[in-house]
Order: sequence, then structure tokens, then C-alpha cells
Amino acid sequence: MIIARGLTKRFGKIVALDNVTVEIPEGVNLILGPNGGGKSTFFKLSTGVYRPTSGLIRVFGRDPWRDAGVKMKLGVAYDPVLFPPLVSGREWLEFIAKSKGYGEDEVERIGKLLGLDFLDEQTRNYSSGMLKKLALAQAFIGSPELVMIDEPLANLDFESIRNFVRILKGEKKERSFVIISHIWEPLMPIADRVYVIAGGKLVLSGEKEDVRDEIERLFRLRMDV
Ligand SMILES: Nc1ncnc2c1ncn2[C@@H]1O[C@H](COP(=O)(O)OP(=O)(O)OP(=O)(O)O)[C@@H](O)[C@H]1O
Repeated sequence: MIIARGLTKRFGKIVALDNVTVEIPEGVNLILGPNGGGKSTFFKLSTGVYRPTSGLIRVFGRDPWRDAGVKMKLGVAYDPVLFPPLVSGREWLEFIAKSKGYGEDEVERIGKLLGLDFLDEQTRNYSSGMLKKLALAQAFIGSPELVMIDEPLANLDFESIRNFVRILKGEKKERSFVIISHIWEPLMPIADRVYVIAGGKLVLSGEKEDVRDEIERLFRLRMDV
């Protein structure tokens, strides 16, 4: 699904991603790692926002930087979220739907799927959690083959986290996922594979069962302050 070979991204002197080689197959793929480790850089190289400094990235066999058409197969939500303030959530989702060849009924469907009851408000009036939910909705518009979400659970309350994980569980039968999340524990039951990017390097990857102990050791929050 996603193949990277020797993938490197520099911003001036900063090496954000350093010679990463990885294959991400179909299924639910979770990317973890410390702040500033390079996760979002990898994500944005995959969605064609950034051009690699060197190395190769292919998404469904296509170069996301040169071949914008591959984006039709993707549903993407970035973090932090950003929307035009004077449009309603519905208008925004209709814009996304239209760009993918869908109409208002698709927005209705996704609004129902995610249980959104605030779509007619302008986004400037949204709370942080509402903004995140609109971003999640955006990623599902048009039944994409691959849904990519950076920090899906940030700013969600407990009930919303539960709802979203339930939705993922249903949706994973239909499509694949690449998810970056610091809040990883609620996502483990539905994850197939886990990848850890730190210091610009891929430092761990594997099937969930094989890496679970190491992930627990690295990322379980222990508050011995
Ligand atoms: N557009 C940019 N311009 C300059 N430096 C950048 C840019 N984007 C990322 N970086 C730098 O690249 C490194 C990796 O950042 P990245 O956002 O990929 O980390 P991350 O793993 O997603 O972190 P976080 O968990 O904090 O979101 C950091 O040192 C960051 O400062």
C-alpha cells in the first residue's frame, strides 16, 4: 500500500526523516513515537504535501508528489486541524465531497456515521473536539481505500473516543488505515501493525502481537513524578 525506500526529508539543517525503508500493507497501521520524531513528516510525504529530499515513496504504486490522482484513493485528516472560519462544517464537507465526485448525500451519510449534530454551525464556533470530529469526517468522505489520520483522538472526550474506536472497528472491514496517535492504547485492539518513528528513523515495526510488549515498555505512561 505504502512503500518507502531510503526516504529522507530535510528542512535546512534538520533531518526530519532519515533514510526510512518500510512497507505498510493493507489493514490498520498505527504509527507511534516521541514529539518531533518524524511521524507527521512521513505522513505528509505519503500524502504528497512534501517532496522527498531523497529516496522514494510510493502509495498504491504511485508517487504522491508528482501524481495528484492518487489522492482520490485517500481520505486525510492532518493535525492540527485548520478550516476556513466562515464556512459551516457541512459546506466544508460538501466541498471535499464535490472534489471527489460525491454530493450532499455523502455528507449526510458521513455526518450520521460519526454522529455529528453541529454541521450547520460555522467552524469558527466549534470547540477543539468539534473541530477534530469535522477533520475525522473529512477523512471518511468518498469511501477512500486508505484513510490517513494524524492524531484522531486528540481533544476527544472519553465517550467520543469510544464511539470513534467503534466506528473504526466497523470501517476496517471496508478500508485500510494509517493512524498517528500519542493516545495509542484505545487503538491497540483494532490495530494490525505498529510502527515507531523516533529521531527521524524507523526504530520498530511489526505485527501487533510481535511488538506489543516492546510498545508497552516504551509508551505506557508511568507517572512517577
Ligand atoms: N515544515 C517544517 N519546516 C521545518 N521543520 C520542520 C517542518 N516540519 C517538521 N519539521 C521538523 O522536523 C522534525 C520532525 O517533525 P514531525 O512533525 O515530523 O514530528 P512528529 O513525530 O510528527 O512530532 P509530534 O509528535 O510532536 O507531532 C522536527 O524537528 C520538526 O521541527
